[in-house]
Amino acid sequence: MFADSNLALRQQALVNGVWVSSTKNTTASATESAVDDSWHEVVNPATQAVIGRVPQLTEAQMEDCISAAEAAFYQWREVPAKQRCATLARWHAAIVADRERLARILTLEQGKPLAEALGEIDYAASYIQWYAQPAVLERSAVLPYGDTPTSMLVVSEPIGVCAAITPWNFPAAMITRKVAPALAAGCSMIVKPAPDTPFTALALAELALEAGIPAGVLNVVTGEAEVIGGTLTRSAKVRKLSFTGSTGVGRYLAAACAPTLKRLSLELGGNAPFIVCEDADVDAAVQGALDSKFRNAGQTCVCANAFYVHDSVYEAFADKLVARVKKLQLGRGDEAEVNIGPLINEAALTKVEQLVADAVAQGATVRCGGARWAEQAQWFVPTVLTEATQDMRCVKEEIFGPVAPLVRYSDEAGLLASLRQQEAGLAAYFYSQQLGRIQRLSRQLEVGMVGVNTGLISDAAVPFGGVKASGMGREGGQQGIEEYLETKYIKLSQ
Ligand SMILES: NC(=O)c1ccc[n+]([C@@H]2O[C@H](COP(=O)([O-])OP(=O)(O)OC[C@H]3O[C@@H](n4cnc5c(N)ncnc54)[C@H](O)[C@@H]3O)[C@@H](O)[C@H]2O)c1
Ligand SMILES: N[C@@H](CC=O)C(=O)O
Repeated sequence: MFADSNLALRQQALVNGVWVSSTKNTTASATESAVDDSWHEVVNPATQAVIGRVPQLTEAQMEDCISAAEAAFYQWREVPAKQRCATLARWHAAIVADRERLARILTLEQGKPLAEALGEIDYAASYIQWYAQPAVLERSAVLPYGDTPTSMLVVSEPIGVCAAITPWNFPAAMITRKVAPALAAGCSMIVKPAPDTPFTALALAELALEAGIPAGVLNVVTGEAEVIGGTLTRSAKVRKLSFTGSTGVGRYLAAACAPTLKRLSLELGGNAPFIVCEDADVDAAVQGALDSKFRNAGQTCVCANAFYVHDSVYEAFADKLVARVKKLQLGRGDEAEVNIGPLINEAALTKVEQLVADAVAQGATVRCGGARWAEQAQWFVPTVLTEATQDMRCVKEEIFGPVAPLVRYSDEAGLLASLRQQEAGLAAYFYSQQLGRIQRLSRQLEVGMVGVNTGLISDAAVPFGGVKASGMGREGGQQGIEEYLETKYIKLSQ
């Protein structure tokens, strides 16, 4: 176990290579005011203790940041790609060398078990490693269609100043999978981390500076969402917004970006079905269910949301899952052997509680869990609900908590038709041993990512993203760099 005071937290924003506080209350009359709203306090979700504070930047500071990022962009784009990639490689090495400290900061502010936090830091670093490969940038072409002596060139160029707005559930990886391709492409970036988890972002930025990423190329800004989001979305200098978060905020930001016609990547909410087919290896499916559902206490966008279990294997799957879920250990993320940390805040806990109450009122059976943990404030006991139906809120909505509703099905075509009615389309999982069924389901599920006989799908080398209300654009893989590039055609004639 570690004490909160062991970790020195960077408590300023990074603007143009300089660590800054807010200029909000710098006038005499403002400093006399009892409430200092120039800071935002961050709490440890495991203890509710304040662990530090970050500045609430003003609109004027944001305007300065955008101008600095624009100036930095025009210099960074001229740095040869190989050199940009070498700088990213140094940042990657610095993160790997400092992974323990970064993971401890992450657990401190986010709550997930330390082993998962270490896994996230490695995962976050892997995006930087992936985009540090110059080959990922290869795009340009000379087309053979012009009359001699003309040449038709198609080149890729960086978009310009980019903004990233990110959530609290993966405070490191959601940032690096935007920043790494942007910087590799030659863009500059302004990151607004979630107010609950700014310290991981600031620690990553500190290492970026040390690795030689020039001033203004990577900026991390903290403050009120409306102030930061408002200046970023209104500014014509910001050419792209990459957002990860809820579908509601994604819709709002997309509308806010419309007047300046920014390029958008939207990684939004999910509601992943996990289907256990009649020919599934049930033990493997139970393991996949645990991996997919209970990681980060269920607070993962690609988490299995509801389980659809064929009638013929329903009881076997339910019994085995309940037996395994009862063994999950609750506790602080920094305690050994802990599998389930706290939920991020009281609102998240209340929502999960309401979803379970709704399911029970509609006839679901609580096979384990079903309530807050009696021992600690912000935990929900891992829960399995049997006889869940598609009318229940916990099946229709993204739960974002450690609750597994099990819906019984017998008609595959009917199930697929009902899943097509879902708004979300991020990920789906199924377990089957039959090639025909595997091909059919893989094609027919309307999602961006499918896990077949696995509950874990993420990797820096593959395109991550959803369809329908789960957003647009892809992060990771060869596709992830496209989000930060524009195509230009040049005709050369003598
Ligand atoms: N598709 C993906 O890749 C992916 C990954 C992680 C999380 N998510 C989704 O994120 C959600 C959980 O994250 P959350 O609760 O932090 O989401 P959220 O939408 O409330 O917040 C995300 C970010 O947006 C900011 N924000 C909120 N209102 C804003 C505004 N008006 N202007 C500018 N910024 C604003 C927040 O401060 C935060 O930084 C879930 O729905 C989850 O599925 C999706
Ligand atoms: N955990 C996700 C991100 C969304 O929460 C991932 O696997 O990248």
